[in-house]
Amino acid sequence: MLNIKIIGVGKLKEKFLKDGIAEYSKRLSKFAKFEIIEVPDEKAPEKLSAAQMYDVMNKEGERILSKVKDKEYVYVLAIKGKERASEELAAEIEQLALRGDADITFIIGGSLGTAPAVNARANSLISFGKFTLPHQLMRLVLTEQIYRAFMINAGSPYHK
Ligand SMILES: C[S@@+](CC[C@H](N)C(=O)[O-])C[C@H]1O[C@@H](n2cnc3c(N)ncnc32)[C@H](O)[C@@H]1O
Repeated sequence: MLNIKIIGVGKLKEKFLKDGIAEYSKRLSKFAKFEIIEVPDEKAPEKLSAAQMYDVMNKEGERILSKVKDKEYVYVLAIKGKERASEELAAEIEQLALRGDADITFIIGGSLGTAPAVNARANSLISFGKFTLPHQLMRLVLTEQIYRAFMINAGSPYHK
């Protein structure tokens, strides 16, 4: 079984997000060992200078990277990353499994995005398009897309 991990910043606040993620996590658990790791967000005032923003991203980045092991294949979610179709992500996951990469990690940045050091650790940057999604909602959307990838690979009619 593959080990799929999402690393996100901050605790989920909204019940509807928690419920949605719990549902897809339950479904996913039939296909993979799935876990979500939350690292603390860096408390910061509303208005930040560029240097302060960089500092927040770097601190959150260090926390994220402390949860990533060398053997993990890492996707970092980034608006400017590479877009792919659901079928393409499914095929990538299948290929990773075939070549023995059993540990696949997805990283979602905090409200300011991901630090350069986090992007540098990525094996691949993955974009969900040009829209900016709130990072907590991104967690739900990503969990569904990972579940969808497994359904595609299983030939399930879930994916139309
Ligand atoms: C609110 S966004 C950060 C916005 C920040 N200005 C930036 O450009 O990264 C928080 C996180 O959600 C994820 N995210 C949001 N929208 C995304 C998209 N369209 N594609 C991929 N990741 C996205 C990224 O991991 C990002 O670091």
